[in-house]
Order: sequence, then C-alpha cells, then structure tokens
Amino acid sequence: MPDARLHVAVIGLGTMGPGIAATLARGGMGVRVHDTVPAAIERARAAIPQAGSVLDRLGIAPPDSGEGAVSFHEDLESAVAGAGLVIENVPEKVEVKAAVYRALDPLLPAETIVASDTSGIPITTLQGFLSHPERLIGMHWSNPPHIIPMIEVIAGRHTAPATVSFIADLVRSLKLLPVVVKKDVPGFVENRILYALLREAIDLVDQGVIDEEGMDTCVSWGIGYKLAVVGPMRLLDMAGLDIYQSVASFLNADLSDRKDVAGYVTERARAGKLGIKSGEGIFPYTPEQIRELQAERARQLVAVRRILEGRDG
Ligand SMILES: NC(=O)C1=CN([C@@H]2O[C@H](COP(=O)(O)OP(=O)(O)OC[C@H]3O[C@@H](n4cnc5c(N)ncnc54)[C@H](O)[C@@H]3O)[C@@H](O)[C@H]2O)C=CC1
Ligand SMILES: Cc1ncc(C(=O)O)c(C(=O)O)c1O
Repeated sequence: MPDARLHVAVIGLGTMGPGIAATLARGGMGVRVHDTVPAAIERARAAIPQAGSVLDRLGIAPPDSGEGAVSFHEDLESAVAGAGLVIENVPEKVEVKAAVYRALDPLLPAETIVASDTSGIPITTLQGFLSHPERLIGMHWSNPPHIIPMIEVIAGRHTAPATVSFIADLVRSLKLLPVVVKKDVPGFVENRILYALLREAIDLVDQGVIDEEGMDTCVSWGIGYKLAVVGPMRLLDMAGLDIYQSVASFLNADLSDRKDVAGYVTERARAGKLGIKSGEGIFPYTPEQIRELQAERARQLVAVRRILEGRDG
C-alpha cells in the first residue's frame, strides 16, 4: 500500500508530466521531475503550480502530512534516486520509451515500479525493454491529468498482481478512479472508444457531412454531454436494446472502418500543423487564445466534475 512518504519520479514534462506531478504532490508524495529538454523543465516550474491552483478549485486538499515537495532534475539518475515509483511520460514511440527503460535499468532496484502513461502501446511490448518486467505497468492518465479523475491501470503479460494492486491503491489514495483493464489490448479501453469516435468524426467532416465547428457542437452538447452522466452500457438500457438492434442493423455496416490515418490528419501533421502545440492544427490559435482556452476549459471541467461528484449544483 503506497503512503505519503512515497517518492515518485516523473519522466517527461510535456503535455502530461506537469499535471501528473502536481497531482502526486497534492497527494503528499515527494516528486522528482525530469526531462531531457531544459526548456521543458523550466516550463514545468510554472505549469506545476498552475495545475496546483486548479486542484485547489477542485477542492483537493493535501493529507495531514502536507503537500509533497517537487524537485527539478536535468539528469535522470538524480531524478529516480530513491524513487519507489517511476512514471514514464515520454513521446508515444516504442523506440523512445525503450531507450528510457534501457537508461533506467541500471539506475533502479529490481522492485521499483515503472508505470507508463502510454496512450495505447501494449504493456507487454514495453516489458521487452525493461528487466524485471513484473514491475512494469500501464497507468494511463487522461489529458488534463490533474482534472480527469479516471486512470486506466493495465497489466502486461508479465506484470505482477502486486504491481497492479499497488498502482490501483495509489490512484485511490489520490481520491481518483482506477479502472483495471482486464486485457492488454492496443489502446486499452478509453482510447479504443475515443479513437473510434475520432475516426468517425474526421470521416464525416472529410465527407462534408458537417463542418468542424458543427461536429464539436453536435458531439459536445449531444452524446458527449449525455455520456458524462450516463455511461455507454447504461445508455443502451436507457435507449432500449431494441432500438440499438434496429439502428445498428443498418448503421454498423456504414460506419468508417478505415485502417489507416485519414489524409485530413496526415496532411496537416506533415505541414507542421499539430494543434495547440504548434499554434495551428484544425483551428488556428494565438498565444493569448491558447491561454484563454486552457483557462476556460479548466474552469468548465472543474465545474462539471464538482457537479458530477455531487459537491455543487
Ligand atoms: N497528450 C495527451 O493528450 C496524452 C498523452 N498521453 C501519453 O503520455 C505520453 C507523453 O505524452 P505527451 O505529454 O503528450 O508528450 P509530449 O510530446 O507533450 O511530451 C513528452 C516530453 O518528453 C520529453 N522527452 C523525450 N524524450 C525523453 C527522454 N528520453 N527522457 C526524458 N524526457 C524525454 C520531451 O522533451 C517532452 O517534453 C505519451 O505516451 C502519450 O501517448 C497519455 C494521455 C493523454
Ligand atoms: C487525441 C487523444 N489521444 C490520446 C489521448 C489519451 O488519453 O491518451 C487523449 C486524451 O484525451 O487524453 C486524446 O485526446
């Protein structure tokens, strides 16, 4: 069972790392953060307290022992020294993660747990790059990680049951929601659902059935809004399995089943249009718009979560 004296190393300080570090520190854990890019470490020095202020608005208080300290490390060795848990948050490329695990191997005792925040690389694949694979596990947070309470916990073929229990208990100790995924399939559960939805959304925009703004309004104020309150399996009962059977009997055959990535995405990515991180993707963003957008999204997500948790409204 993890306790507040646990020291956690967070490796990779891009989109996900700072929010994860802030959440762990608010849980009372000592957190050491590392990135190979000094500028990312410097950005994290501001991003972590910003995430902490959102945790304040969520009403998430530290334990009686107080908030954990966060320290910033340009070298991997000092970041992981004494860590009971290492959370890997480097880019979603097997070779990049493999290089991190090879670098970690000589630095970690055999019992130190390594948790990957991978979006969907099978954990069993990653276990091929780290000694003592029984201590490697998937711990898939969602963006923004300091706000979304659900964390997928995924065992690879070699992950020890005690490792699964440790991570699930740690998530609960943070007052978050662990979901133990029973099979190590690509994309686990959340991203298989999300990527099926995104594939269909992109296809419909690409076909001219709807434009980008209309798509976002349709999904956010329709099914997205409803799914925040009624999960898909309960929704089947709410709509009626007879209705689902009738609609699916003709619709399933018409849904996108493409196996590649749509040109709508690859063309933009090739042009360097990656989204907020590059100032333009599907939509253009000025730095001020990005700040306003991220602040407004945090405000709205906090308000919705407080209502769903029964604390407001
Ligand atoms: N962006 C998202 O919405 C989500 C991403 N994830 C997953 O989390 C992981 C990280 O994703 P992002 O934070 O979005 O990536 P990112 O590209 O924003 O950040 C990755 C960070 O890792 C650093 N890095 C690269 N190689 C490194 C190394 N060898 N050692 C230390 N740091 C290194 C980079 O400098 C960068 O700051 C990926 O596996 C991703 O699939 C999970 C949930 C959501
Ligand atoms: C587009 C996209 N891809 C992956 C993830 C993830 O959860 O890994 C997310 C997310 O919302 O966190 C995402 O939006």
